[in-house]
Amino acid sequence: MPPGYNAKVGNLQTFTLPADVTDTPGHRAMGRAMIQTWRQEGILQISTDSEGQQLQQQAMEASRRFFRRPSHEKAACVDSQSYAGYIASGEEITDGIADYSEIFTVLKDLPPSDPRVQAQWPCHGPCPWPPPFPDRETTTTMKAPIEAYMTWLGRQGERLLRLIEYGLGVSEGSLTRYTRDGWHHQRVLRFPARNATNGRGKTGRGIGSHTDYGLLVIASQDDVGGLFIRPPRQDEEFANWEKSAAGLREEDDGWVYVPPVPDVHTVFLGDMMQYLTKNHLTATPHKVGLNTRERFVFAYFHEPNFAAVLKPLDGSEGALHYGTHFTNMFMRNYPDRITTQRLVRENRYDKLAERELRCYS
Ligand SMILES: O=C(O)CCC(=O)C(=O)O
Ligand SMILES: [Fe+2]
Repeated sequence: MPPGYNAKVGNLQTFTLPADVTDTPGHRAMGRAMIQTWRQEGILQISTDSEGQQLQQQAMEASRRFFRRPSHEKAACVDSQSYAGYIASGEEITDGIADYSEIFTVLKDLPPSDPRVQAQWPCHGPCPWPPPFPDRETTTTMKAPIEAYMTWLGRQGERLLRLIEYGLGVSEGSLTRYTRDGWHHQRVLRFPARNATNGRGKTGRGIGSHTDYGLLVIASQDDVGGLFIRPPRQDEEFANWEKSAAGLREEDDGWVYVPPVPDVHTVFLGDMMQYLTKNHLTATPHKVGLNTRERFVFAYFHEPNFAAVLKPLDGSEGALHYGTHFTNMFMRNYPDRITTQRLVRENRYDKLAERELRCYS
């Protein structure tokens, strides 16, 4: 556990996802067990199959190579239309305080010819991948191994959603109808060792407490450790799409440390799952501490379609536009980025209200 933190060490339940999720008593029971685990613990693990292990390893190699590149080369990986690309340590803001995470965000890589880019949809544009790595050992680009790994993660995401549908007892497709051409994305992260920061944030803090925005967070970490999560509690209510949950209970007791375990991915829930289930499943607050060694992580977000308008699964009143929530969160986290400046300058935010950007499926 990172020094200076006081937390219970989690002992997470591990599930092995079936390749094909079907309407069988076994898969329904697995779905129910997963729901119960999230409601009690806020997090669970899925075992990584051999294909996933290989893809994760290749992606990790690409990540380490990228972060070793000179600062100016990394800093050039930005785009004025998409929030994809590089974020230096000390650049991201959570609840008004700088985070020490160094990040490459991967968002849908859309060419300028894509109709949504042409129509200036907020957050839509190309992913500013770094140039191919100069040395040639096993991996020559960052894009290929990261995208291959994300495709595998996307398959796990769809399996999980189908199991959750069974576990909740809602009809098939209640969740997966939202993820057609989902706005899935990934953060490739590096955390410096706690004694190797630039002094712009809080000592020992990697990322402040927050919830993530979509349906599922599927993450993998190296052997260093730094992640803490907050299990659901009756007496703590939040709804990040209404009022920011960033900074929530950051200094309070009650956090659980997520120890690194080889060959698993951790899975917890995002804001949209909380909205759809009306708090039956809640987004899991989490935060990251800096350890004595640098740490490498992948956080993959399995999301609704950008244009999706979500409605509570029980048929009750209400509707929430995912693309608006996503845009709000990125504008808040990166107020000074060129992407935010252009979005504001070109009034792209107003487009979120337009009919073509809203899909009522
Ligand atoms: O470092 C981790 O394990 C999680 C990172 C995280 O919370 C994020 O990227 O949103
Ligand atoms: Fe997160």
